Amino acid sequence: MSDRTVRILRPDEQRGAWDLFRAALHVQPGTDEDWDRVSKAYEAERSWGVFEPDLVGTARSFAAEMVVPGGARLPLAAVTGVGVRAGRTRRGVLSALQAAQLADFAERGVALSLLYASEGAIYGRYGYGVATLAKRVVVDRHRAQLRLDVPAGGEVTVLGVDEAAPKWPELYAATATGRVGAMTRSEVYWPGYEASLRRRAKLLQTAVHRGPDGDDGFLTYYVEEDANEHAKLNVMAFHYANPAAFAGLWRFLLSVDLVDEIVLAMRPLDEPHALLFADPRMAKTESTDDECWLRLVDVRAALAARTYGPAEPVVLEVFDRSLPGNDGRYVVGPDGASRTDAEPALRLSADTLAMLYFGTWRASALAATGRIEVFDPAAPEAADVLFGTRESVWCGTFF
Ligand SMILES: CC(=O)SCCNC(=O)CCNC(=O)[C@H](O)C(C)(C)COP(=O)(O)OP(=O)(O)OC[C@H]1O[C@@H](n2cnc3c(N)ncnc32)[C@H](O)[C@@H]1OP(=O)(O)O
Repeated sequence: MSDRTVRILRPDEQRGAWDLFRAALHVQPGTDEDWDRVSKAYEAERSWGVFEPDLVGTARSFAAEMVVPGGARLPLAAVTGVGVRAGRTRRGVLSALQAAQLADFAERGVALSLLYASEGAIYGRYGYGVATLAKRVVVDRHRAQLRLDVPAGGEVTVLGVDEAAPKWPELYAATATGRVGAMTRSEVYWPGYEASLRRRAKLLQTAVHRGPDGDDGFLTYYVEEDANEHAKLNVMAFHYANPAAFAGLWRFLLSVDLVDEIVLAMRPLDEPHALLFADPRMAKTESTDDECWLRLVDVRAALAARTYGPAEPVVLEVFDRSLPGNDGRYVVGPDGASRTDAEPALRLSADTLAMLYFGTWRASALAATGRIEVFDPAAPEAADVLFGTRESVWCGTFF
């Protein structure tokens, strides 16, 4: 389209972009009070608009770091606020935004980008793949009994949102950033997070767990009743630095009065809720869904930064339609990863590489379903071991 312009939004255009995004999600325009908080997340030079000549589409990102297998932290762009005005969809507006945003990330030296997708069919074409999964867990509070050998845990103190919100950044940094897949949350993240929780809950509470070395876990929650007076306690955040804090916070959850059911959304697949209860069926996994969509913006840097399991090295041939600078061959082995000219054993696209990167999907499963082309029949099994991780990779930061 000839009269289309894709550019960074001016500060006075950002609120309109926010409203456009909300309208794309069928949500009414935000209040001035919400915008006061959310506007802090609109970082200069990271919010894009498509104009025809009025604003028809938008996307933004903010900077963070992400822990990759082995513990290194890579620069990450967290992509959010993607929306195209109704009536102007399916004309390439998102594709134009993606092209501009990805080129900008590459120029900034960002290694990874990450998003939560509203629908599963949108982002694969731009090199994003489902890289982490999460489960929804529901516990019947009246019937669930902790096993006698579950750790006792420490003291739990409950704070209201005004008192708790200023403490969240420190609590998060102390309890949540060690896990593979975790991302840092800078000061631009918190105001929007707070605004979204305040919007959702009438009474938002934060329970802080204190162990022998100080605060080592916290969760935020609210309780809502349905039309049948069935009360659900919804856990919005749940982070802990050790098993005693995990157990202590669960003891607290079970002790909250006037609650029928405890619901935890988006939890790590290997989090052992069922093992806490005398009857493990008390913790029901209601669903497993994609959590984060990852994109390796700089394939060489991303592959080189993580560690690998003990197996024969494998040569991958990567093709990347959106960032062709990533095209090429990479040898991946227990000693690291680098570019190579050697013959490839496996050939895969950028989105499939993103699915493989955290070990959430096995190379042999990706090959069996046609996502990886196999030249060496021994390579998928070797890649299973190389990319496998000890624990389920989980991000836990919704944006
Ligand atoms: C990270 C986040 O913020 S997630 C939130 C994303 N936003 C939303 O879901 C809000 C509602 N939806 C929208 O605003 C828009 O429909 C968007 C952003 C999803 C897509 O924008 P569009 O401008 O319509 O996308 P565009 O025209 O560039 O489409 C590019 C391709 O993706 C396909 N596509 C786009 N959206 C979808 C979809 N929802 N489902 C399936 N395919 C899709 C198009 O068909 C097209 O395919 P092609 O290249 O084979 O022709």
